[in-house]
Amino acid sequence: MVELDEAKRRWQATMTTIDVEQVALADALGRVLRAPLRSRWPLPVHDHSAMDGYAVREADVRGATQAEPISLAVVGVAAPGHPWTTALAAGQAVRIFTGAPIPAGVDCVVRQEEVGREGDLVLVSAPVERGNNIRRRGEDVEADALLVDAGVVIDPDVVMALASFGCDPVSVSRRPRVAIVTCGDELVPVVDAAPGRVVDIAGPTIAACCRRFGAEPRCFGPAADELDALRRTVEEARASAPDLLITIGGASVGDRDRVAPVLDSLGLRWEFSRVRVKPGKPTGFGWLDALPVFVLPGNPGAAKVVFGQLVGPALAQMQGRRLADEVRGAVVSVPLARDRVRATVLEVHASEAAGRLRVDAQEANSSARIAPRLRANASLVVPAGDEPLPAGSVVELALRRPAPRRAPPPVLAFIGSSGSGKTTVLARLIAALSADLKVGVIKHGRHFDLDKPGKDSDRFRAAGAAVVVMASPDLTATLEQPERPASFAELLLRLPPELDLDLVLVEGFKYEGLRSVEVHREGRPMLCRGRGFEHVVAIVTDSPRLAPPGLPCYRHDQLVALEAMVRSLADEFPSTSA
Ligand SMILES: Nc1nc2c(c(=O)[nH]1)N[C@H]1C(S)=C(S)[C@@H](COP(=O)(O)OP(=O)(O)OC[C@H]3O[C@@H](n4cnc5c(N)ncnc54)[C@H](O)[C@@H]3O)O[C@H]1N2
Ligand code: MOO
Repeated sequence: MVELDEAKRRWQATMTTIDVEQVALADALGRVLRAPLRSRWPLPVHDHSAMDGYAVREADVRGATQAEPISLAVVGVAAPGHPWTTALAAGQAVRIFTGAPIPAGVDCVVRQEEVGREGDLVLVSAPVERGNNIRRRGEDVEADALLVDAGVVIDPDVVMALASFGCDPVSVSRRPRVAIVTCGDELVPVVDAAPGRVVDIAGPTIAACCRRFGAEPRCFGPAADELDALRRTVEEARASAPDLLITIGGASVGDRDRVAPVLDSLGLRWEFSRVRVKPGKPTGFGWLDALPVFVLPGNPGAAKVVFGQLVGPALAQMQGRRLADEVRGAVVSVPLARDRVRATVLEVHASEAAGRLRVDAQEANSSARIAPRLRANASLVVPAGDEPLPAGSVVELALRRPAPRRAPPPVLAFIGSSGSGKTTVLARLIAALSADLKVGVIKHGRHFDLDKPGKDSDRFRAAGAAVVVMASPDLTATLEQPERPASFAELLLRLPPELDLDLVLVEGFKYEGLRSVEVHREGRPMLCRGRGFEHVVAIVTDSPRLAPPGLPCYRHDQLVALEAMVRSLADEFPSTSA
């Protein structure tokens, strides 16, 4: 039995690259490019105009003004494919269209909207910068530059580059032919599906996986669990001249699991015959002469997992294809059950907030079931371990379907001049709300000290660290020295989305236009009476008679009413006003 990584290394070391074929550019989408694309000439190949207008000489129009426009004689027309070949003399202009080569003597183009035209004269009423609206030779692509590497899967952008340099036909990897042999006399084809029948699910599933990796699958079987019959099916599959043979089922230890004996009798040289992974233990790989063979378990979920971990990457390597890095980092928010001895491929639910992925829940890890795989949107490999993978772990996630977005928490600011009682009101509110809500706070300050001078973290910060993260068992803090003051929107992103806050309360930031409660005390200015404070939705004051009519009004000690108001605002306004 080998570890998953070792299994990968074994086929990687021996798998060869398939031959190259030529396909029409029109059919090249999705194929693997085999020759790197180098530019055969610069792009643009000559200086050309970026606009419809007039090609002029900067020196001629330097003194132009609205009051005294300069008139130039229009001596010709330059269009794409139809250049104007006479050099421009002083006092002349050429009518020019987007994409036309720049005539000799011209050093700028002025857009037609910016000039007047009177017969054969063009009137320029402002100076034009040299180089204006001219695309320079080679500014897009230099000559003989490497544009696309071999091994890239051709997408529409690559088609655009191939077309630019006349690459048709294109050198691509031949599609690997894959022969798939399903085993088990209980299996019926999909068309004969009925309750109680065991349908060949894994065959079509693995065929679909092969297609996704650019291969051409062909299914053989189902073969009976009997040595001679199975050998005949394997030989029939082999006779179809595949580049890869896959068997599904009959790979375990049961009396009817006949794949290994049949492959042995045909002379298979095994690289491995068991992998320490869950699901997928009865997985093997070897060679029948020059034909690589993967032996997959019969449970469809297990076969699919093994395909994702081993067979798909092998098909990619066979085609010389660079596998794009499709895994993404994510934080685990619940402990994930795993196997004690085998690395486990888990099916999970991931969600996204503020661009960060979180694993929220785990599906059953049963290789014989299909529903968990439909419900999950991502999978990940966890190493074997005695304990569940703890919450807070960072993992690499392979996302199969889009992760749903979690809504950002509602934001409510408390504004007011100093001495208004703002901090006291907020602290009392937080205490009341935190009984059942997760409250985050963002506080504005002109200057503040979190760390005592001379303490370790202060010394690291003073030494120039861009950020210092401090952690003790009951408190973590991030001290950042931003290159520019962080915007309020950036500060919101500092609140870890994993916390799933119910509400964000803000002290200050009165000019951000946030939904705000003003806290006011007699004798100080009342902000909400002035202009630019229309976002104030309630006021806490000891002089209600001063408050604008209609604005909900509370006294500093009316905490219960205030709390109810904040809760209703939180429900009413699901996000920031930004
Ligand atoms: N005593 C032990 N039993 C089993 C072991 C073990 O180590 N000791 N391993 C288990 C594991 S893990 C797996 S996975 C399965 C795989 O076994 P096989 O590869 O031999 O698969 P089969 O026995 O042929 O079939 C298993 C199961 O899957 C159904 N099946 C088979 N082919 C298909 C198909 N093409 N489409 C849909 N379903 C298919 C088959 O009817 C069985 O129900 O073995 C465990 N047992
Ligand atoms: O390894 Mo099996 O594939 O868990 O069911």
